[in-house]
Amino acid sequence: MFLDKIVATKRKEVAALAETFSLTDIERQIAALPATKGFERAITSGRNRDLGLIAEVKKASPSKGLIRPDFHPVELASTYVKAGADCLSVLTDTDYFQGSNAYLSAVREAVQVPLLRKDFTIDYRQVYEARVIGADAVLLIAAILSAAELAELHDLAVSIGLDVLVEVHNREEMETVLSLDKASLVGINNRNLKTFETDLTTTEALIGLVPAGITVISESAISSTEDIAYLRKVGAKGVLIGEHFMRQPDVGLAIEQLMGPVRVS
Ligand SMILES: O=C(O)c1ccccc1NCC(=O)[C@H](O)[C@H](O)COP(=O)(O)O
Repeated sequence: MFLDKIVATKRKEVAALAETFSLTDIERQIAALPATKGFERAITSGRNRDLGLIAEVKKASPSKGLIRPDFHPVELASTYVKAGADCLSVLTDTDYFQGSNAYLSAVREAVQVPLLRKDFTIDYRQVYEARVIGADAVLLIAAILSAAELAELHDLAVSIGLDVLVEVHNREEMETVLSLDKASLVGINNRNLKTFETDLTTTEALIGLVPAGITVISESAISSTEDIAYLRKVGAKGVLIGEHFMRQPDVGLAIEQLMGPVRVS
């Protein structure tokens, strides 16, 4: 299964990271960093639109291969922000998404909105690394973590100032996440990461399980104004969109066409 292959790669990456990782050094580096920029707060602020937007910087994917050959992450990120993206998601996985930690750090230098490090986090060292490379939030995917690992990594992330987007795809994962009573930001992924199949009704099927007070983001396979209207109607507070924008020549225009104009204050 493909997800197992990705996790196996992450285990190798973590082993390599462990060779040079020093908790003392990394804590010193983090102490010198500016505070993180509230990721969840930015999505729920309604500053730009009534539905929050996390726009993804994504060159390639396991399901689609190369999506954007002409890929300039900083330029894309700046255009996203000008068009009213509340937050950005930056793929840092190299092997499967052609992403990079360096892309995230470069984007950090260029824009002020909060950044999600989009990767497959399985180890505490990756959480520290996310903070040091410039992320404001990390993704924790319920499909690849035990409940105990989810809880431990969530606590660690929060303790070093990171917000956490906890991602689920089915009822079982949602129930595990809710039983931990830690997540305030839950992403419902419309893509089954094991089969790559996408279905927007996944959001509708799971959102009813979520208690009030938890922000729900709908992720993946969102590409039309009808999709946006549907996800707004079923109660999503935000959307995470990558491929649709990456396939458009002008990603700023693509945001306006899909999400509508930004709020005039
Ligand atoms: O995008 C994939 O093919 C993929 C395959 C396996 C695991 C994760 C994958 N994508 C990560 C994501 O969740 C998406 O990048 C994100 O939700 C945006 O989705 P989209 O708008 O469909 O690019």
